[in-house]
Amino acid sequence: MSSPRALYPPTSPGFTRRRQALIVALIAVALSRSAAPDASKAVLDAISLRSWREAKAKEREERRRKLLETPLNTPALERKMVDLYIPDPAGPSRTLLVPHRGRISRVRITPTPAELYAQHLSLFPPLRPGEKLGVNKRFWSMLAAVLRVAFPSKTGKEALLLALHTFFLVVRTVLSVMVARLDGRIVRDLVSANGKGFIRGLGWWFALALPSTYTNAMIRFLERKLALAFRTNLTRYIHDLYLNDKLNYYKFGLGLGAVSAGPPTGDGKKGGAEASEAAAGGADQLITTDLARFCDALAALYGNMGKPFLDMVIFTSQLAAGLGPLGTIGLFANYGFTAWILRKATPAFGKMAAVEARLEGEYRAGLGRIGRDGEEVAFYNGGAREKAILTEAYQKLKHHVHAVFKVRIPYGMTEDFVIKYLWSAVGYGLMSIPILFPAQRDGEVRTGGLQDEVAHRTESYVSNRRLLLSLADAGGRLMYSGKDLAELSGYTSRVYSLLASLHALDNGIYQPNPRPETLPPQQEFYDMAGVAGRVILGADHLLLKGVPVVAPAGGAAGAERGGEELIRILDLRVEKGQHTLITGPNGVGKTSIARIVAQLWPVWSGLMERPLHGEGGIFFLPQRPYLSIGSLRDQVIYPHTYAEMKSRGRTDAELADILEHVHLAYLPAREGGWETRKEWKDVLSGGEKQRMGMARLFYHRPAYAILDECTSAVSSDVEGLMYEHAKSMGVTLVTISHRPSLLKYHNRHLRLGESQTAAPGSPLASTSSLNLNAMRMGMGLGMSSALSALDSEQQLPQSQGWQLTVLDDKATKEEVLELDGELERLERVLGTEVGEWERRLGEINEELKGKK
Ligand SMILES: Nc1ncnc2c1ncn2[C@@H]1O[C@H](COP(=O)(O)OP(=O)(O)OP(=O)(O)O)[C@@H](O)[C@H]1O
Repeated sequence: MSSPRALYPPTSPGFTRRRQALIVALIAVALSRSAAPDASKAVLDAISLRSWREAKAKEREERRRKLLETPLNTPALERKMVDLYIPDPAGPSRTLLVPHRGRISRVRITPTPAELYAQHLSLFPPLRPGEKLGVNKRFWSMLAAVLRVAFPSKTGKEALLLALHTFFLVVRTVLSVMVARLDGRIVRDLVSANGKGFIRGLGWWFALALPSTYTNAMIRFLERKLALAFRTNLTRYIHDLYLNDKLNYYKFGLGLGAVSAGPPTGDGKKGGAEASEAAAGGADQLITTDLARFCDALAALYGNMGKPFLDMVIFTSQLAAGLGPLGTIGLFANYGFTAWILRKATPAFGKMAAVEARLEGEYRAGLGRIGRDGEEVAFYNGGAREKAILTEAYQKLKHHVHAVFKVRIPYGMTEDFVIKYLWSAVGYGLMSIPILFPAQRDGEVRTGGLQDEVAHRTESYVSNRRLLLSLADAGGRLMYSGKDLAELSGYTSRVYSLLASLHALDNGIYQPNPRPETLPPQQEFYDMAGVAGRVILGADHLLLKGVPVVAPAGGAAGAERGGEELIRILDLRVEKGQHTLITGPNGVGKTSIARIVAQLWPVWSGLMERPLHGEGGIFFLPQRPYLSIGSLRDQVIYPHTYAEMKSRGRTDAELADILEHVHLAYLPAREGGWETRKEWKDVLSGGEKQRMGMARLFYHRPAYAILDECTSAVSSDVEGLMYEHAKSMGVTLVTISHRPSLLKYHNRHLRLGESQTAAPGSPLASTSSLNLNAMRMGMGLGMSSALSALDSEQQLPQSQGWQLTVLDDKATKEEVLELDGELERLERVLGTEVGEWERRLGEINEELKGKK
């Protein structure tokens, strides 16, 4: 046992003088630090104290004003924020401009190299369906994989933080032992009425308090810093993988990245979450809350496990010297017994944490939806309905959390009983051994009287008691960390599933699914693992050759079922100047073609060739206009930044000219200039938003543009002007629309839903539409008579559900236009009145039958 005398260094006069000198030096340093440089300057400049105070007050006021300024209402910041980031001309790095406390901080971001993702791919095999998760072998391998990202280098910043953290943990344990020993000395001096020793002991007590409190504060600080460092590393890694040019964010949203199909096999009992549980939920919840929780739990776990473990080792070794071999054996028997009981009593905390995270995500998604679509909900007066949906999500979460609390009652009781009471009882028993059986002690020979003996027993008792209490505390924390570990396993499985999904999406890896038995033999099974089409980017035309239009099905159930075929095979080639209008009934697959061309959906078979994105290439304008966060200028140039715009030599004057062409020239003046930042989706009207989309098209000057119903809310005259302007710029239009009036800006017409093979009961299978479609085909083939079209119905080639017509002369176009309008009217009439006529016919037949 280390001698407690070591705590009492000799107090010679020289030592006291040195100490005084040290204190004076410390005070001098503190005073010099507290005096601001401005103060000394003020004194030096011989300015009066009053004016110095006034200057200080002004400075404080200025600082306060700056702190109150937020990035959105400070003109100076708005001007600076025109550049969201500045690309590095020499490499892929960017310098982000981040508003922080009234200033702009520059943060250099280097993208995660593609080689690193390639190296990590094998670390993240996807979760298998129904895979059991908990504190098991799989958990350790998942944690190791995630740690490769969170803790990328053994010599990096995280390693330094960890080393410092470990250092302070050791210091705390050493200080705890010193405090326990000092405690015994103080009580001993008190019992033996040694006033001087008692006062000295108190002095040391305070001397130890200072480093102890500093150590505790540093441990907490370093733990949080470590958690933040983990989170930063993981967040950057995930951002780079989630938002890359493979469109993983879109595919993940579709549910394609979720854990593969397969019925859940879990019994819901102890043993951990299931793979499906770990994979459920939106990316926002996974990347924000779940990731933060994982990092906090991971950083805390090191302290929560490492420190008590160290404590237990050191305290046990300290105690073992005082308790003798029998006591030490008893101590270890106690540990073993405790671990066994708590193992039996621990519920599936990992699964509970994963389920809670999923339910939190669902609740959060509900709130997000209302925030996003508030106007639509308000128009429908759907508040009550949304409230019911939200309340249900919250109730589910509440019930789960409540159930977790309930499960924790017996566990908490067992834990408390074992750690607080059982351990204390064992401690008393062990402490009594050296006192009741002095022969077991370490051979120390006591030469003093009875009082000295009592004093020493008291010292030994108090020291050992404190060590045992600390030991119980360490044991308790170690046991708690067992629960923390279980919870960490839940968070780990969620973060891992996100990373594994993103890696799989990034590399197009999907687990093959068996063909469903219920699928008719003639029907294709579209499994994501069976995507085999070829894609060539960079062509100067647009080509779809033998490509099926299939909507991929997301989620585990969707993967099992396979994608939904919308068009069996599509052949379409668009060369420069071949403006193509795509029409067809709702839901037939018009937008789906655009999705395939934009590579949002896979090319299951066949060949797709298209130009690259951007200037001189291809540009997509989606059905729903999207307005980004940023300035008015950012809306026109999206997704470019101002820096990119300038680097291409584009100017605000050019943007003003573009706005002129979409009839939005008034916007900069109305909104207060190009730099104005607003929530644009709420500021602009439906038509204005769509015109802004066309402005983007004019800004990006592509060779091909796929326009998906992007002018449906724009008046026909302005729409026409915009189409003409696009064509005059040399843009080849591929327009998806229901408006026959747009035909005049195109020279080819692709009609979808011209199918005789539509499944019974599908929206394409009404008799009236079959005949009308045949009439349309007739027109497309240049036949002027609808009747001859009806006659030719039988001779049509085996339809794939589409028909491409070349409208090469003006007369044909006008004829088609006219007949199209008429057919639309007929369709309307047939749609609304045929049912009524059929009903009346039935009635007449019934009446006639009755009369016969
Ligand atoms: N992510 C998806 N997963 C599965 N099915 C989808 C998905 N997106 C769309 N679909 C389905 O694919 C079909 C075609 O959709 P698409 O958006 O291409 O229709 P559309 O012809 O453009 O219709 P509209 O004229 O109404 O815009 C629809 O039945 C739709 O429900």
